Parts: sequence; structure tokens; C-alpha cells
Amino acid sequence: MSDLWRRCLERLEGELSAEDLHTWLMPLQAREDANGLQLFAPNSYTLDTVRGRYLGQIEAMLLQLAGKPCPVRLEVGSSTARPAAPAKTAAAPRVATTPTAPAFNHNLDPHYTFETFVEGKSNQLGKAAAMQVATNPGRAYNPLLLYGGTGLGKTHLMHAAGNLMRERNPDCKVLYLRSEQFVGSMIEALRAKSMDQFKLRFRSVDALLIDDIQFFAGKDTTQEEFFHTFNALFESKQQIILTCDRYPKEVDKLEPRLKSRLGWGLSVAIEPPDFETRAAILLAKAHDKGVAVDEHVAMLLAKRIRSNVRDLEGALNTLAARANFYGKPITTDFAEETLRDLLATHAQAVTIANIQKITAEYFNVRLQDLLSKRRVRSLARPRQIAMTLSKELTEHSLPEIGEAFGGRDHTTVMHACKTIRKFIETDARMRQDWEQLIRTLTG
Ligand SMILES: Nc1ncnc2c1ncn2[C@@H]1O[C@H](COP(=O)(O)OP(=O)(O)OP(=O)(O)O)[C@@H](O)[C@H]1O
Repeated sequence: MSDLWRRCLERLEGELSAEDLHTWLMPLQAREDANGLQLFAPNSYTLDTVRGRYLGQIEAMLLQLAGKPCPVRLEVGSSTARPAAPAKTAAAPRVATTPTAPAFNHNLDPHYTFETFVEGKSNQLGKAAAMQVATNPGRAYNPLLLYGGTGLGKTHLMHAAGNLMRERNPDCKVLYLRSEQFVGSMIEALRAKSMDQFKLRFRSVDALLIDDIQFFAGKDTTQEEFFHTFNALFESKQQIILTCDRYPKEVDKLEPRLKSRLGWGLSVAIEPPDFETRAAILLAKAHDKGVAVDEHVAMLLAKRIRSNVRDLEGALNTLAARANFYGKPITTDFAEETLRDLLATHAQAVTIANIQKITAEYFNVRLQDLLSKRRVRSLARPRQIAMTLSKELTEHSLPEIGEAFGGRDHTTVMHACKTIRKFIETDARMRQDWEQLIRTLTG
């Protein structure tokens, strides 16, 4: 086992539960090389879980242990399956040759493609924009900015665009980085006085994909450097794709000149998927991972886990791991039993009372006015939004929601839902309010 990985596991023992450590991290095999640490997962659902839940923590721990950023590459396989050094090196010719440039590391995840991305109303526009950018890099929309809450598929779409660019043109240099990696590389370059190389690395690509740029907030030197990189790429029509956890104008401590540039291209919101899309994603993921899950189980999870796709996928991975361990089929009873605590947490997360309170606060109206019979527009709209949120984020029926809003009829709730849905599609301001409320309510 790699010494660095062994030390990392020892430290993580203090941070993670024994069950998590044994289920997800212990089965990994590790290999260290000049590019960082390569971790091999026994199967794709272990890989997805490690990537989704623990990668940040692992990289932070490696940074502490190694004293410098140590990129982690995850793949399904075994560290003994391939020799540590390529066979060619062992049989190197004795005559002097021009050293070949190291292969360009795109950092793209080959699993994240448009084929494996399930389309629904919540992400339709984002997917279409990403596809356009991939088929016409630097010319369709530049930059393309995908924003929205956590675990909704922004990273997936970004990789899908990069993968498609590479499929269409294998010479296309696409570089994907999480923003922490951009910051880490910059700090390293400053330390090693190799800023010229740093600049060249980022400016010589055909497409630069940077994930979670909200992480740049408050980091002035990074923003300065990124600003110049952005300008250089933009001017020479190299594609830029970015993601952010909210509309960039809402990110505090991001320089105004950067915010303004981010708005030069196209910004698309990725919203939480509706019930049908959640169920479809779950079935597609189960199929990809070779896990036998029927529609009843998919519907159970889609109904009870509304927060985001990552949580949904996490639940599927846990189910698959436990079913595998106990040698049992995944039935609805098995799912209810295995995920009891998780489902209970999600059930508590969004209640009508909570939606009413948060919506009243958001629109700066009193809760009792929101629930009153008064029909002035300043109250009617927030009330309709709160009713629609209750319909979409809880399992309550229309009559129950009507009752909770001062004893209104179920047709009033139905009308509210229709009105608000239409507004969200046509009115940008309303869409922003809606997305912000969803983010606040689903964390
Ligand atoms: N529509 C979808 N179809 C298939 N898989 C999806 C979809 N949306 C999300 N996922 C999956 O959910 C997981 C989380 O998605 P992703 O990492 O892209 O989220 P994100 O929006 O970038 O979140 P964060 O902001 O936290 O990085 C991934 O495994 C991704 O494949």
C-alpha cells in the first residue's frame, strides 16, 4: 500500500465513522506516482461514492500530509493490474532521443457524458447549451456558466461537454479543474517561482473547464490571475466553461469586473429535478452500475429524497453495497429498512411550516399575513410561491396544503401551482426567487 495513502487512512480514522471507513475507503487500493495519487475502487458505485462524499476530505488530508496539493485520480480497477512504470520505460532505447512531451492530462471523467445524463425540465436548457458549446467551442456561448445547488449535475454536464469536444476532435486540449485545484496550482507556482509555466499551462488549452468558482470568493490574487487567464482565452476564442453554486452576481467577495465578464456569455440555472426525472436518473444509474433496482424502489427513493441527485445516488450506492454484502435483492422493504435513518432525515428536512416561514422571511412579509385571506399582490404572489413549493417539495396533497394556508380550497392551490410554474418559465426575476428559495429549503 502507498505510504501516503496509509497515513491518510490513519488520519481519516479520526474523522469518519468506522462503518464508512470500512465500507468505502478500506477497499481502495492506492498507487503514488509523479502526478499524485491514483486510487482504484473495486466497482463503480464505490468509486462514485468516494468521489461524491470523500474526495474533498481525502485531498485536504493529503495536502496536510504532503505539504502540497496532491491530485487524486479515481478509477475502477486494481493497483496491481498495471505495472507502476510503463513497459516502454524498461525497454528504453540506448540511443539518445528527443524526450516526448508528457501526455496531456485532461482530468475528464469518461463516465460523465451526455448519454449518461438524464434530461428533464430542470436541466434541459443546461444540457442543450453544453452540447452547443461542445460542438462549436469558443463560438456558441463563451463563457458558458452553469449554476445551481449542489449535486444537480453541473459537473457532469461540464465533463460531458469536454468529453464530446474530445470525441469530435481528439487533438482538442480540454482542461478540467476544480477551482481548489486552480488555486493550489497557483500557490505552488508562486512558491516555485514558475508563474510563467502556470500561465502557459492555462492559456494554451482549447477549452478551460473550472468547477465551483464560488471558491474564488475572497481570494484576491487568484481572482486577479483568473481574470487575466479569462481575458486571454476569451480574446482568442478558446472556450471557457464554469460552474458556480449560485448566480455569480450573488457571490460575495467576487470582484465586480470578474462578475461582469462571467455574464458575457450564457448563464444557465440547473434546478433540482422533478419526481419523474429523479426516478429516471435513479433507474439509469442503477442500470449503469449493474444494480437490479425495479421501478417501485426507484419511485420510493425519488419520492423521499428530493434534495439533489448526489444524495439519491448515495442512497443507491448504499443499497447496492448492503444488498451485495447480505446477498439480498433490493426490494422496497429492503430499501426502507436499510435507509431508514436517511429517509427519516429527508422527511424532516422540508415541511409546509418551514416553507411558509422561509418564504415569508424571503419576501419580507409577516407569517400571519402570508396565511391570511388578504389578496394584495405583495402577499398573494409569495403565498402562491409557498403553496407551489409545498406541492413540489413535500408529499402533502392539495387539500392538505390548502388547509395549511388558512383553510383554502384545493383548486386555489392547483391554480397557484399553474401560475407560478408559468411565471418561472417566463419571468427571470421570478425564476431567481424560486431557485433561491429551493436552495435555502433543500440546503
Ligand atoms: N440529470 C442527471 N442525469 C444523470 N446523472 C446525474 C444527473 N444530475 C446529476 N447526476 C449525477 O449526480 C451526481 C452529482 O452531480 P454533479 O457532481 O455533476 O453535481 P454538481 O451540480 O456539480 O454539484 P456540486 O456543485 O456539489 O459540485 C453525479 O454522479 C452525476 O452523474
